[in-house]
Amino acid sequence: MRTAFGVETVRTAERELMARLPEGALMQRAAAGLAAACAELLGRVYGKRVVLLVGGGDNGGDALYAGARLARRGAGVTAVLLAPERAHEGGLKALRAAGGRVSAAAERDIAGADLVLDGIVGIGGKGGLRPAAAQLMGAVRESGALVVAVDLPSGVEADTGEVLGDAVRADATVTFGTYKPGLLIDPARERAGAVRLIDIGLGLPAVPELEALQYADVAALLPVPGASSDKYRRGVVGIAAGSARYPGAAVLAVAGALRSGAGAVRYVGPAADAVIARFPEALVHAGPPSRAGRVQAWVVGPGLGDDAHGREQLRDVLAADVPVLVDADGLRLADPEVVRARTAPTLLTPHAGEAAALLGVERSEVEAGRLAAVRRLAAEYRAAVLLKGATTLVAGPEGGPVRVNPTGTSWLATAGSGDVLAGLAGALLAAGLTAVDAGSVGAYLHGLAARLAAQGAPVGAQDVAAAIPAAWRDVRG
Ligand SMILES: NC(=O)C1=CN([C@@H]2O[C@H](COP(=O)(O)OP(=O)(O)OC[C@H]3O[C@@H](n4cnc5c(N)ncnc54)[C@H](O)[C@@H]3O)[C@@H](O)[C@H]2O)[C@H](O)CC1
Ligand SMILES: [K+]
Repeated sequence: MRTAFGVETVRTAERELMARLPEGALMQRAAAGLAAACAELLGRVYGKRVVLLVGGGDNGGDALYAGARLARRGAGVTAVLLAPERAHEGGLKALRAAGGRVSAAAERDIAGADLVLDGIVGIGGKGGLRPAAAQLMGAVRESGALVVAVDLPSGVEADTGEVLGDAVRADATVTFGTYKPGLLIDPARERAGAVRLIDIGLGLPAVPELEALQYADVAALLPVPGASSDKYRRGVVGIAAGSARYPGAAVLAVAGALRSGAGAVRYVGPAADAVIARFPEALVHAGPPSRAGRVQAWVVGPGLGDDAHGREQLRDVLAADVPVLVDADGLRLADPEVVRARTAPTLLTPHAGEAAALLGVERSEVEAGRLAAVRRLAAEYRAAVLLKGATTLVAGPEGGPVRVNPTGTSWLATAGSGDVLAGLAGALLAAGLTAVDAGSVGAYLHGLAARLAAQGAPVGAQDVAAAIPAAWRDVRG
């Protein structure tokens, strides 16, 4: 499990640690780890040309001290000072003493670099790159040098993962003490490249602000497929979805559930013929969800439409004393009071537009503050909330760490993929996972399935559903 903390928490932890250490010791720890990581990425250090992009704060200080260490190992190190009057004095002195120099011609020095170290800004950065740095990015890209970001790629928002202008695109990021949210949330995440964490002895709170599931966490949470012949042990999930206008959403939600190892899927709704035609093993029922037979979780909403029948199905499902996943039209039609009053777990799975409607704000406000939005929704609805997007977030009703899905891919934007995710996460709810685990494991498998199905080619929602077993095998090994 990768965990992350925001800038405020990191600064507090740094202050407490620095108070107990000799002046500058913490920066030396960071610089030592940074230099070692650069040496490893370079392979051979002797004779290599390293260019440091140095900003006006301690991020630049890290880069200068790491550059001094690389110079002592025989690299040719040149510092480009983006804020000459504020460059870290101790770092500059150390670099010169080690044989490094300050550049007089930035573009020329960058053009010949084997490695460019981005020490422009770290957690003190605000807004995108400023002109002095932005105009060097062309030379950096053309140089073909390995780009290593110090702590964070400069120009990204550390706490939200936004990129508000131009930002460094790094091959690797060496971050200190803890991951920051911007290293786990797109679009900033994809600017960071491969992230290495250097331990500098930072004391952090026990409960992280963010968590990103890794393979091992997902494998530990997945029910063992086929472990029991009893369908109820593997989880029977009910799907109340589809309408005369949108039968396809029901088929896709059933597909997501069946491919996720559900012991059985009960379908209720007007798309029974379409569902049976595709999945003869689905148990279809006419009549209300409450009379469809025993289920251990419900999925309600995909393609529900907003006629009286849909509203009736939603009301019936929300009254069930089992975990319920509410998606799509179900989110639009659900009465907040009814959701809040439920005692069994509820998992809402909005995209940004649906979340904005539920919060009564503009979609742009949700997009600009996704972490805050998903936390607010979870608190207001007393439900787990999965906020879909470039990086899907899952918040629990009682606060606590927000799960960040590391496997998201742009292919998930294809129509119908949300219906598949609803069925997939619903089957995990029925298998006994908590609402937050069902949402975050569901998002993980869904993203993995999309990657496996796509492999660079265009992919449809049905291909994603069909690739869920492959994703499952990939995780369980
Ligand atoms: N404190 C320590 O002992 C350690 C710190 N580490 C490194 O320090 C940085 C944080 O350093 P800080 O000086 O607080 O801020 P930055 O270097 O990130 O920013 C410096 C300065 O830059 C200006 N600025 C803000 N936004 C921009 C921008 N978009 N472009 C250019 N300049 C900008 C603003 O004035 C900032 O104050 C941390 O990331 C670590 O790299 C080590 O982690 C360990 C020890
Ligand atoms: K940086």
